[in-house]
Amino acid sequence: MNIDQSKIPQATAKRLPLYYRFLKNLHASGKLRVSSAELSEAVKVDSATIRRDFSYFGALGKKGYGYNVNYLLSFFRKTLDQDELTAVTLIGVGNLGTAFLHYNFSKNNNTKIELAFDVDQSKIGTEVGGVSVYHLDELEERLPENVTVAILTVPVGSAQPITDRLIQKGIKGILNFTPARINVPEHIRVHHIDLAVELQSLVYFLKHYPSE
Ligand SMILES: NC(=O)c1ccc[n+]([C@@H]2O[C@H](COP(=O)([O-])OP(=O)(O)OC[C@H]3O[C@@H](n4cnc5c(N)ncnc54)[C@H](O)[C@@H]3O)[C@@H](O)[C@H]2O)c1
Repeated sequence: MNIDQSKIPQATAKRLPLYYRFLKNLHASGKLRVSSAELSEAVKVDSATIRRDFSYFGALGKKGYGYNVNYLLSFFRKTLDQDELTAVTLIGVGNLGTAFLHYNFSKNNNTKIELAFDVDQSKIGTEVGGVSVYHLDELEERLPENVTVAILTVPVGSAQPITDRLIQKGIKGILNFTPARINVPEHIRVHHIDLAVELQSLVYFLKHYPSE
């Protein structure tokens, strides 16, 4: 089935990796089908939302049968480009950056941090989690063309100038962990992850919706 991916709402698209990870585990354990209730329990998304999400890509669950795991998996693989490796760079090998380099996301899907940049001389020329660290001055020269995504874990003040340079070099997506609200042209995608806001929001929900 051919699906126009631009028709999939962004909120749905954001949940796809979550579904994908769970379905891969199901597949590995030999399960052929799954109900929206089972999925809901596992990924903590309500089953009505799951049914709506899945209907966008033509997966219509059958009553008493559920969803075909293989069909869903092949769809997710195509949609999330899991067969292609997405090369990532990380800027700022400090506390947070070092943790990401050690984690490197290859266990979950086909994204990999290929190289990292910093300005601290004690880190330049080292490898962290198997990833080489270069000086930021060498960004233009070192960043390969196939690297399309950057993770920003630098101090807040450096975020915008580094972003501008990354975009000049052809980066298309930025995962921004700094508190800076960076400005980018329309064709660049920024996902901003503010852990303090996430924590505050969790505390807010616990206070105001304690029974949910
Ligand atoms: N540590 C956390 O738990 C945490 C949580 C949420 C957000 N953040 C945000 O993430 C960012 C990084 O935090 P951290 O705790 O890892 O800080 P850190 O000080 O440990 O690391 C920052 C790293 O960036 C490098 N750096 C400084 N200027 C640079 C530049 N111009 N180019 C390249 N590298 C440069 C430093 O040498 C250092 O290695 C900060 O903006 C912080 O607000 C951190």
